[in-house]
Amino acid sequence: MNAHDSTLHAKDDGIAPGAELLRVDNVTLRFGGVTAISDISFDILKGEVRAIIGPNGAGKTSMLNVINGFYHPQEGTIRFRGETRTKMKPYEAAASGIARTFQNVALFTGMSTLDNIMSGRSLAMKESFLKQMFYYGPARNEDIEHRKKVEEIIDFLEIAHIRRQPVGKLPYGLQKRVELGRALALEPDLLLLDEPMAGMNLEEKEDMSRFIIDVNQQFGTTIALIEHDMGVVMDLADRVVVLDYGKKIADGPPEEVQASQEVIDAYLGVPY
Ligand SMILES: Nc1ncnc2c1ncn2[C@@H]1O[C@H](COP(=O)(O)OP(=O)(O)OP(=O)(O)O)[C@@H](O)[C@H]1O
Repeated sequence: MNAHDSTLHAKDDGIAPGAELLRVDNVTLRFGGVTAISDISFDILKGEVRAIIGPNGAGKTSMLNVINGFYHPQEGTIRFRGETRTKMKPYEAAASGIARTFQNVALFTGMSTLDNIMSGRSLAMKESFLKQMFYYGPARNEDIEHRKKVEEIIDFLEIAHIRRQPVGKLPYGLQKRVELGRALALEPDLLLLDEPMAGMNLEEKEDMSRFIIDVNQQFGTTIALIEHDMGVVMDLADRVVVLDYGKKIADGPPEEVQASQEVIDAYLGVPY
């Protein structure tokens, strides 16, 4: 499928490419005595690929969890599409166009590829997901419309051959791709990817990189991703924010960040 055939795209929310889509302002998040995130501010611009990097325990996943409403910071605010919020539930974040994937695959392992991706559309549906699954009453017509979108995602991700297979039996790389499909089913404006290439071999990484670039360029979806592979970060990211012990230590284009002595000392070890 090429870009012109696709009906999948981020919502037209009136925000111009390159303008602020999301802003994190002075966010601090504590778990008891542990400060996971300490007074962090950064923005994500419409249409960009923004990487979040840093050593283990730096606060990267916690940051995604704050952005999608899973954690509520003790201090600071999140502004999304110009609206400031201190508290938002994950389903509200999803309904407003923020989708995410997880560090460890979080799919319904007994369900097929098709049903897993369909489940990602449940927020876009008026009728409940369970009714959709069993074709109950008025859900039937709505189901057909949503099925079309899901079929487009399946074509786009080149997973038609595994559409009926239970995802628990699929190789890890394909499970990660199905998980991406489920997030795309929301037609998000902002897609949060937590280590989308973790545990993948080189070929699987190359495939995933290509899909991420295509989602960004064809659908206009803004992407924030956590990634440890610096080669991937250099290839994909427009800008990189670097965390260390919950603090932001660098923020800028990949070339600039990788040359920063503080980043080399804290994370990269040797100049990349
Ligand atoms: N639910 C929680 N309860 C208590 N402490 C937590 C919780 N979640 C995270 N932490 C702590 O917050 C800090 C940041 O963790 P986080 O998982 O955000 O780091 P990370 O950069 O994503 O690490 P990794 O690369 O290993 O995934 C760590 O010290 C971690 O132990």
